[in-house]
Amino acid sequence: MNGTITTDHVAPDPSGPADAGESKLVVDSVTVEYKTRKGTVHAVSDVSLDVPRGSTLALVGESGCGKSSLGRAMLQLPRPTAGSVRVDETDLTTLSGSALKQARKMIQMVFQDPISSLNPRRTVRDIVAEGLEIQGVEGGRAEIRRRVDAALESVGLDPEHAGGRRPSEFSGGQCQRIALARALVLEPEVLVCDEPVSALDVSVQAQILNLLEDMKERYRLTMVFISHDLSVVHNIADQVAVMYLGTVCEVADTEALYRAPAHPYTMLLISSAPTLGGTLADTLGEAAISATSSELPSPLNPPSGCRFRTRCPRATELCATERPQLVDIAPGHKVACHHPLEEN
Ligand SMILES: Nc1ncnc2c1ncn2[C@@H]1O[C@H](COP(=O)(O)OP(=O)(O)OP(=O)(O)O)[C@@H](O)[C@H]1O
Repeated sequence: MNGTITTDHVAPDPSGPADAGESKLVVDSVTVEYKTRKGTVHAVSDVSLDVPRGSTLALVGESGCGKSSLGRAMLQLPRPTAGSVRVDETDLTTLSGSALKQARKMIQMVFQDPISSLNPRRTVRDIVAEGLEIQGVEGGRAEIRRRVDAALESVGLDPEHAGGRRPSEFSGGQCQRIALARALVLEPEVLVCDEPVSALDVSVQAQILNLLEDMKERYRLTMVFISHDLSVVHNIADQVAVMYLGTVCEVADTEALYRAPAHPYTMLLISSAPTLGGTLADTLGEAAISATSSELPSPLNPPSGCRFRTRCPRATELCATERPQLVDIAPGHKVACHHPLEEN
């Protein structure tokens, strides 16, 4: 297997260079709630994000903080409880039926567990073709076959060898390549990757991350990369949004976030992120902090004010009464904290 890219099926973005800087994906005041027998789960609460065309935004935070719920809400899977999601000028939250089906081509998702995300009874070609069949393609079956084979080649799979086989005959890394081909065959402009490497062996993770990078550059994809691991997103994200219990507590360009985190929770995450050369906290020296409690409050009943206050060593009364807003502290750097850390 190799990562050679041979496809020509995805049209280049006609609207200009990848670094044009205008918004491609805008998430505006999105809330996701689940009604359960125990009460309402506040999975995502009033989150706004802006992802420039051709860039990668990483969404990071502990398990259960709402990353997947937010990622799925971007695709209307399901539609968020409140708020809007726009790709260019198209507000996906106002669409339904065939209009939503058509618009879904623009935004695709790759899931964490590649093996269970693929239908075990279908062949690889059928799996990759499914989206095209739902959408309908001019040129019929021959064109679908051509595009499916090109997509498989683009992710480093030989269509003749792989096309007729079933997912169980492939490794986790190869299944993630199939899942990526299934997303790319629709020529999306935005790709949401939900923990795309965390179920894979460490040795395979780098290959899939490199492949994602190749695909992103080649097709000028705008990417949302969901991960619980700050050390994974370090090299691939342009911007990082840190989530805690359904809210975004800090968003910054990657370099600024790692060099000078302003939210105590971001500092806590960085302090505990394993990297190749020790911990990122080493580079931050004594500024690293520890949480006052390791217990994550329940999203059924999140704390008043700042949701991190029950674990925050800097919390005051103000934090219990007033929810901190996400405000600019430097160009491209926003934090939601009443007592942010000073730049060190
Ligand atoms: N369909 C659902 N019904 C009820 N609660 C849900 C549902 N999906 C997610 N949740 C809850 O919503 C909260 C956010 O979950 P979500 O999966 O979005 O977080 P996450 O940060 O992606 O976590 P993980 O990395 O573990 O998937 C969690 O408390 C979770 O248990």
